[in-house]
Amino acid sequence: MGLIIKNASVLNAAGELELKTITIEDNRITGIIDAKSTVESNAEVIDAEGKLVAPGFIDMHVHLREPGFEHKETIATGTQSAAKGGFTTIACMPNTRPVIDTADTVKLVLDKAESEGIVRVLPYAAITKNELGRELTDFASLKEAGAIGFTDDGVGVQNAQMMKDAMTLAASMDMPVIAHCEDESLVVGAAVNEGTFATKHGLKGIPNESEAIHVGRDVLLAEATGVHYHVCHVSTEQSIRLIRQAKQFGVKVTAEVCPHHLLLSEEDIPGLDANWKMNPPLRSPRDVQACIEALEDGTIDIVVTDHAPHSAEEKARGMQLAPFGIVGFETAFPLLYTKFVATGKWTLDFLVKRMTSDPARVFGLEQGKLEVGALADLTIVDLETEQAVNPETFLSKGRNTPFTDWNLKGWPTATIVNGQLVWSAK
Ligand SMILES: NC(=O)N[C@@H](CC(=O)O)C(=O)O
Ligand SMILES: [Zn+2]
Ligand SMILES: [Zn+2]
Repeated sequence: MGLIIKNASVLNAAGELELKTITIEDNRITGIIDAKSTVESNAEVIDAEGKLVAPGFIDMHVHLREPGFEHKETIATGTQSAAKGGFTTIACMPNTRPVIDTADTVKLVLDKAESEGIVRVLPYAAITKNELGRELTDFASLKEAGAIGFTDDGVGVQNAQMMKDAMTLAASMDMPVIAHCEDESLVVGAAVNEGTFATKHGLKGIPNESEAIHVGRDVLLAEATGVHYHVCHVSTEQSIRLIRQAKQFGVKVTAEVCPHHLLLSEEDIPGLDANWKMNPPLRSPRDVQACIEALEDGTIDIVVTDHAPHSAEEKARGMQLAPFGIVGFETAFPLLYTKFVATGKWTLDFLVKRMTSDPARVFGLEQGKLEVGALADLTIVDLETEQAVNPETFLSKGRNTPFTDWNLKGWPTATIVNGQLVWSAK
């Protein structure tokens, strides 16, 4: 049968848009030809007139909540939400219940993703059993089962020797260690950034050092062990300084940043509304600027959402008691497109690369390319139509976003995974 995408605006090697016809057979791109040439075929045709066709977006940091927290999200709803956001490959975190810390749980997630998911799901496995920081998991069997890396996301690995052992073992099997950087002794009882908002509301704050101390420790351990070390959700200028220096010294360190840490600071938080509560917290405007510059100069490699759905009831517990986290799939591209590309700060090519070929490069994935022979994972995006963020329309079970009512452009309209249309706006 096959699939043909007509009138596709495609980014070329020079980062400019060109009008093409894309042909797909089975799960591969078979042709990217001049839009004027005619193709004889009985294939299904999608007309992408006026729209961007990009490699499917890749999100290397997401929470699907299954198994164990199905009231927040499931693999079915999470992958639907991802598809609606234009994501075709997502890497899910192991802080589920049970934690993804055994081969059986890795397989369970992969099986569910296969039967109920609509985009590709790559599972991470935990560094320590139950993410308790006490005992390493069985890295070999987790890799064998299909885990793509090790992380205790949700918490930091507090013990340096434990982290060093994890890195030594991961390096020996050519696997990355992905770190949620947080020193627990510095954040007891804290819910928001240590700064203006915390002071105003009499809340205990999360200091920048709680993140950067782990980054500093871990780049030294990465240097000593030779592991590929990837820093989760970077939010502070101090962490960035340490990553930048480590990269200069040839340490195999990579890093990610979330849209909210590029777009919001603690000064934007309207009040004690837990839809503005996430970990790491919204920092100072100075940190936001440092994150933007670090992504621009390559110190930070990729954009991830850290899609972290929670129920309305959980989020209603208030700033101090509600769980940390906001949803991200369905707003990520429109937010960054509207605020950085449409304003002329970044090129479209720059943003697309940070969400496609760069995550693929960092994690050694075959995805992230739009070329003949590549996997047919594609995202079609309307760059013109403005629409307000309405959480009621999310396919995610989570409605916890600080971006409600933001007027944005750059909305995905169709998502193709493995040559199949898995989601479309109509
Ligand atoms: N980012 C968050 O605020 N929350 C994440 C955990 C995490 O990413 O550390 C979650 O699982 O809810
Ligand atoms: Zn985290
Ligand atoms: Zn996370």
